[in-house]
Amino acid sequence: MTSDFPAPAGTSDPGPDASVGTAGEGARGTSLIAPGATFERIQLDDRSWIDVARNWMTGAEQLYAELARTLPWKQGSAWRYERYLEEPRLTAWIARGRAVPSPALLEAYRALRRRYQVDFDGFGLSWYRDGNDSVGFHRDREMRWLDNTVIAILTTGARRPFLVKSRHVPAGRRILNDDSDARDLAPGPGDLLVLGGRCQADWLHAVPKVPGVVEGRISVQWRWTSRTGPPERGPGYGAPRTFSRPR
Ligand SMILES: O=C(O)CCC(=O)C(=O)O
Ligand SMILES: [Fe+2]
Repeated sequence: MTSDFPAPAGTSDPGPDASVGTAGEGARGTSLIAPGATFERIQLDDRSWIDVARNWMTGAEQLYAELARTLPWKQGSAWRYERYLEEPRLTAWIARGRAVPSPALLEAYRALRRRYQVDFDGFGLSWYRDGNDSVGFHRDREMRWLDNTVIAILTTGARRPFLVKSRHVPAGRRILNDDSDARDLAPGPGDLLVLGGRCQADWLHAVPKVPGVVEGRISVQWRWTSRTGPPERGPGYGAPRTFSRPR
C-alpha cells in the first residue's frame, strides 16, 4: 500500500490562549462520549504507546456529515519531485481560542484534556474523501519536540486502515513500499487512538489508499508536546527542498 507522499497535517505552535471557543457549548444535553469506554494500551516499546478506545464517541457518522458540510476545508500542497503537488486529502485547522465547530468536538476535547492532563493545541482535521485519499508514512515533525507527545485522533465516517511501524528497521530490511512489518489499528467511526510518549520520534504512521472505498473519513486530531528534548531540524513536510545540482 502506498501513498503519494508522506504528509503530516498542519500543526502550529501552541498559542498563549489556553481556552477553546464556546460556540454550541451546552447545545446538546446528552453526552456523546461513552463513560465506560475501555482504553487498551498498546506498548510499542519501552517509551512509545498507543491507547485504543473503540466506540469512544457515539454519533460519529452524523458528526462526519456535519464536519464535511461546515468546515473551511483547504487543499494543501507539498513540494515533491521538484514541484508542488496537491495533497491527496483536504485539511482544516481550528486554532486554539477559536470557536469549536461542533459541541461534540468540544466535549471530546474536554474529555481528552481531563484524561491525559495536557493542554492540547488547536483542532486539526483531515478529510479522506474516498479510498484514493491518503497520507503516507510520516511522523508529526511539525510539532518539533517529539521526545514526549500526545496525539489524540478521533475517527468519523468510514473505517480505514491506520498503519504504524517502527522507523528503526535495519536498512537492509526496509524494502521500498513493504508494509509487512506495519500494524493496522483500523479505527472505525467513534474510535479514538492516542499516540503517546516517543511515538513521533521512533514510529511512523500512515492512512494508506484503499482502492474501491467510496465512503469518506474525517479524522480529528489534538496534539500536545512536552517541548523537551532536542527539537527537530530541517524543512517541514510541505517546504520546498531540492535535490538537483545548484545552478
Ligand atoms: O487521519 C489520520 O488518522 C491521521 C492523520 C495524520 O497522521 C496527520 O495528519 O498527521
Ligand atoms: Fe500524522
